[in-house]
Amino acid sequence: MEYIVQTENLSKQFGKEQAVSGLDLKIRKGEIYGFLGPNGAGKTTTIRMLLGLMKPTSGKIKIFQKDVTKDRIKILSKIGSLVENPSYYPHLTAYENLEALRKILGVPKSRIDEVLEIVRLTEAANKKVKGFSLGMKQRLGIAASLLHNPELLILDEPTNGLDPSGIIEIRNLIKRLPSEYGMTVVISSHLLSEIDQMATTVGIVSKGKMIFQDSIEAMRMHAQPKVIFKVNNSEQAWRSLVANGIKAECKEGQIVLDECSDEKVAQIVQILVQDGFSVYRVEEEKQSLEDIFLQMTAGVQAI
Ligand SMILES: Nc1ncnc2c1ncn2[C@@H]1O[C@H](COP(=O)(O)OP(=O)(O)OP(=O)(O)O)[C@@H](O)[C@H]1O
Repeated sequence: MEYIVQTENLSKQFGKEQAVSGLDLKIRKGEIYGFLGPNGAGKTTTIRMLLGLMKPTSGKIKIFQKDVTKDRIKILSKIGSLVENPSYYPHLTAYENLEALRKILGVPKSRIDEVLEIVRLTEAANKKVKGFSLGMKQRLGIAASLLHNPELLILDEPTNGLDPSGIIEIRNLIKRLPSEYGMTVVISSHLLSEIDQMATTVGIVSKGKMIFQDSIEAMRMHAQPKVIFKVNNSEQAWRSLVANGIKAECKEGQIVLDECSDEKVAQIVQILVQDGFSVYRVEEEKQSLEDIFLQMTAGVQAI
């Protein structure tokens, strides 16, 4: 399998603190890789190491199948990135800001119109950046990172601070990049809900360690459905089940079981009816992806 980004045992220590610990990132071409983890998990530190902005304490990084310590300049010339809030000249227009950067990069002038079109800022091209919304500023930042037509785009929390419509704008933009421009995108976030509709693969880090790395579908498979029993007199009904050796919880007037086969459901209903309770409903409740993410990062155990 060819990986665009591959790290081996990547680690970073700050004094006594292990910010990144033995990370094996595997990112394939054309993917939208959601790099997820709570605040302080080590995402920014990892991204900084990928971009050569920080030296790893140990471990290897290969990007485009090449060792970053050997081909640094060549590798970086094919990466676009947005780390932290981009800075602009507020009194200049979007076009003028991009023009200033274009001159440094030495790319053709036509590229400015192309990137403005990609991020849907063509109509705002001649407006001063100081009047831009946060979402527009983020899109301009992405436009700037696309100027040199990179093969790999790395975005560190690009939706941070955006309102829901700003998040949707960024999501729609990122979703188009692999299919329309053949790019591979790495996007970090501390909220799964922000990226679950665009990432094809997720890597979840917690306390510097990778605890899950696979497709979103594979992550959904970890969802354990709960079975909920709605009965009369739930507290007493729950005691009756516990007395019969059934492990269950009584929450908000309902009896909740984490794992429950059909046979067990039948057994529980039988016990409840025998003991004189009325069973109104038996429902299955699927865990949301966000619940799974929170569960994974709370436990900090690899699965
Ligand atoms: N330059 C530094 N010096 C010392 N400690 C640092 C430095 N940079 C990061 N850390 C520490 O390393 C840990 C990981 O931080 P990092 O910023 O990589 O996490 P993160 O997942 O990106 O979180 P956030 O979403 O809050 O940025 C944190 O405990 C942080 O305090």
